[in-house]
Amino acid sequence: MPSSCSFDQFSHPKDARPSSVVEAAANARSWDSLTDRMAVPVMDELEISDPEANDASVGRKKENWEKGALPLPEAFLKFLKQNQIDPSVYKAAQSLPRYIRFKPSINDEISSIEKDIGTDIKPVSWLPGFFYIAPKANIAGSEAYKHGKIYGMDAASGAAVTALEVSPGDHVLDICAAPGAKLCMIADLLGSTGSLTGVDIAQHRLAACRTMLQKYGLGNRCRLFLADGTTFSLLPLAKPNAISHMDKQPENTSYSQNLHLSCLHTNSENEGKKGYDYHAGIRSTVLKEWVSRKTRKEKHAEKRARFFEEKRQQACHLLDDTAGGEQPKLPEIFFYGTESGMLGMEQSEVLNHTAYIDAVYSQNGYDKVLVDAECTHDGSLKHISKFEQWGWDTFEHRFFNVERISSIADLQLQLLLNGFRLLKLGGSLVYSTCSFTFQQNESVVERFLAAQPNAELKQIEASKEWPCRVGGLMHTLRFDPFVSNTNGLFVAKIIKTRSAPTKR
Ligand SMILES: C[S@@+](CC[C@H](N)C(=O)[O-])C[C@H]1O[C@@H](n2cnc3c(N)ncnc32)[C@H](O)[C@@H]1O
Repeated sequence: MPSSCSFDQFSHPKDARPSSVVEAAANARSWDSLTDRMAVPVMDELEISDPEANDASVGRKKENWEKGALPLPEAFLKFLKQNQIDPSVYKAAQSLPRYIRFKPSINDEISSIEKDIGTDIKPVSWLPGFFYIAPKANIAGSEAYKHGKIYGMDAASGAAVTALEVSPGDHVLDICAAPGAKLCMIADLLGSTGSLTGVDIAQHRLAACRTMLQKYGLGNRCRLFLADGTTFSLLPLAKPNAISHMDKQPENTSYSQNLHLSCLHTNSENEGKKGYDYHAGIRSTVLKEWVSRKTRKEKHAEKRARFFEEKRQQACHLLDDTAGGEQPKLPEIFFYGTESGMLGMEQSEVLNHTAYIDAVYSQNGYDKVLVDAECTHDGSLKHISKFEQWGWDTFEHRFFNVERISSIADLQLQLLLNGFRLLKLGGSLVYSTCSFTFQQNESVVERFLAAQPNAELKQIEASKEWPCRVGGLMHTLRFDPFVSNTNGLFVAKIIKTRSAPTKR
């Protein structure tokens, strides 16, 4: 067991399963012991369904495994060593199945899709709605993929979304949404009620997310914001009384906060004042149906509205002595569907819902929040193996520069804290990362719980059937290739309670 991670002190006493991929790897040194320990039938079934598979290919994979086919770069190996992650976990990526989901309406077309992609499609016994296919099956070239009938999505990611227990009618926030696999699954679960708000800080990734929503026809009830998830503050729109609740000015609201609240409204007193022609800015941008191409006039109107909105918010911050320091950048409306509630609203009205008072969110916040946080991606095994072709330099530059690694846990904590702030009382939040490290998972959750007495770790009901390990904190879960036959994923479910729970 890793000493610095000391999983022992946190792990569930009744569960004898090893709680880290480190121990799993140590227990699974040989090919035979690895496949024996798989909780879902993997290699055998997949090799049968894989058109390229035969005894020789199984033998070749065995050989690869034993040889250690993936030459990992020095910096990454150092990182793995520091975090007590056994590098042999990356060899397992070569035999992981591909997981797919279907658009809900087309389950009856499975046999024709099997022909289309040229391989058997089998249901994942522990995760409804998920299927697995041979590791090398090419879905990107298939008609089903081109026509938006199938999505590729790892089963562990599916488990994280399942843990949210999204119900039709929920108002859901996905705070690190791009490129959007989990967002699409949430949209599917919502069906034709509720709302979905996606936030991401990277414009190009959010654009991919928007494309995905449109391709799968899932954007109707969705809105996307280019924004920093650590400061994003917009309430779900479909709460018609959200702003009027603010009029009540929750108890314990300070004088400066009251002033801030007054800034949340379209401020008629300010109309016509020199320099801040709020009204003009607001009126010029009633949101029409979202279209990918905008006219010059529309772009100009949006720019103008953003300018006035920025000024308005700056004015609010000047009044608010609690804001301090650097002001958060304004969220940018990136996409909204016809049923998102935004049509016909003024841009500023949408952005007006910004507040910094916990009581407002507890009352009017989101029912469910997903914080699938930015991380070092070391558990994203298939992705990592691709850097073999793309070049390890890119990998080191993007994910493993010293600055990034040293600040990532703090970023994760801020994302988690803000996600929790936006959650309504009794609502639930799922925190997940695709890192194997203790520092980005259990440690972040521990720091978060220490700062939030009204947060409680919750058991994920469905997980009783899942092939995963318990994490280093009670009720947290870890997916890995050895036990789950998936990529690496840490999942924790947290609920917002009225008062501090007596026991954690
Ligand atoms: C693990 S990925 C999310 C994957 C996504 N949930 C999905 O299922 O496709 C993490 C995302 O967090 C975004 N991110 C990083 N820092 C952020 C921040 N401060 N606020 C919002 N998003 C951020 C990254 O751009 C990246 O798209």
